[in-house]
This record gives sequence, structure tokens and C-alpha cells, in this order.
Amino acid sequence: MRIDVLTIFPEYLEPLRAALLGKAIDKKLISVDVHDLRDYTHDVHKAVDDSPYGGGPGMVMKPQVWGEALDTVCAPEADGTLPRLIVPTPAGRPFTQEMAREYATLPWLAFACGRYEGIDQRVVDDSAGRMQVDEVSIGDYVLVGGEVAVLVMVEAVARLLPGVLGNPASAEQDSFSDGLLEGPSYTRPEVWRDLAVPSVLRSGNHKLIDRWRRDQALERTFHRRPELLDRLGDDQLDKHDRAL
Ligand SMILES: NCc1ccc(-c2ccccc2)nc1
Repeated sequence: MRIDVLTIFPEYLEPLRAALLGKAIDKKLISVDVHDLRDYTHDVHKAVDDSPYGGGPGMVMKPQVWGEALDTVCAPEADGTLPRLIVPTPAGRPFTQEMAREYATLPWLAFACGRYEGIDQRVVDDSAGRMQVDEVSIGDYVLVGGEVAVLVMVEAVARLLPGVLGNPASAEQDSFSDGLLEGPSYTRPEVWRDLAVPSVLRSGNHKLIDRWRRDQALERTFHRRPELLDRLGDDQLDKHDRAL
């Protein structure tokens, strides 16, 4: 997978080169190129923003700079391949594990990191004429820019790529893979600060353990994210689940 990131703060993306993702880059499972948006300015101040039409607080990122940057970075490859352009924004469609799984099937992702009050909308509208553009939110809060959201999405996607995780099983069994939150996890010691590991987990009875874990996941989901239960298909809850 090819990943390009356009930003005015390239250093914000350095964490992508550490640890697990760094190894995935070394193994050439992914390539990550970070591009400084200011390289596409032509004035002495390297201006990337301007006042908003219609007034209001803050500044908006200039379309010309973004247009030149995207024309260069997202130019079609020799075989015509174009990237999925992902624009992090509080106004975007919520990022989900399902979207991460979709993105993990794509050959090329390009991320446009906005700052200030965001990017002139015409940049999205113009790009949408050439490639699929997804405006995506990673949560209902406002950051200072899109870079942190890119770190979140790249990690969520890259961990799904074959060879990135040491133990692929955990990618399948992680939260949301069955539509529920994961329940609690425990490791040694058996008792820590007078707190014991639930005895069922030490019983060796894997049918019982699986049942207990499912019950814990259902209970946690019911209390923390009840709306996830509404999304479950009828076939996904057995009569024991419904009795809880
Ligand atoms: N949904 C998280 C998120 C994503 C992006 C931004 C953001 C803030 C300022 C400028 C550009 C993007 N804020 C929150």
C-alpha cells in the first residue's frame, strides 16, 4: 500500500516511522511519503491560508496551494491508478472499523491534513472530479488539524494488512469484529493488590470461558455503547445473549 500525506507540519507524521509501522515500511508492506504543503506556495511568506468569505473567525486554507499539491502528489500512476483521497474533518463521515477494512483493500491512500478552519471546499469538489474523496471524522471533537486523525487512521488500516501484525489472529478478534466491545483482559499474577483474576479464566473450560467473555462483551457494550447492539443482525444474538 502506498500512503501519501500532505501537511504543513510534516514532523507530526514522524510517529508513522516508529515501531510496528516502521517495520511494515522496512518490509515494504507500506510506503509512506509525507509532503510539505508549503513546497507548493510561491510567495515569500509561503502563505497557505486566507480570510474566510462571508466573515467569521479563523482562516481557511487556500485552494490554489492545495490544487497544485494534489495535482503533483495524486497524479495518476503509469497504469492510471489514483488514490482514495481522505480528508480528516470534524464534519466528516464517522471513521469505523468497516471503513478501515475497506481502506486496507486499496492500493493507495492520500491524506489531506487541514489546519485552521479547514480547507476551501472547492479543493474537495475539484478533486472529486478525478478520484473518490472521503471527508472523515475520527470523533466528535475538534482538533487543531487533521494530522493526528491521519495517525489514527493509518494505524487502524495498516494493522489489517497481511504481515504487519505479528499475530494476525488478533486483527480478526479485535473490538468491533463481532460488533461488540471487547471485554476485560487479564494476565499474571493471579492476584494483584488483592484483586484476583476471574476464576472462570483459570478453569480450562474453554466453552465456559468463551461464554463468559461473550457475556462480558455484551454487558460492556450494553452499558457503554448500547447503540452498537441495535446494529447487530438478528442472527448475531443467540437466546442466551437475549436472556442477559
Ligand atoms: N474528527 C476529528 C477531527 C479531524 C480533523 C479536525 C480538524 C481541525 C481543524 C482543522 C482541520 C481539521 N478536527 C477534528
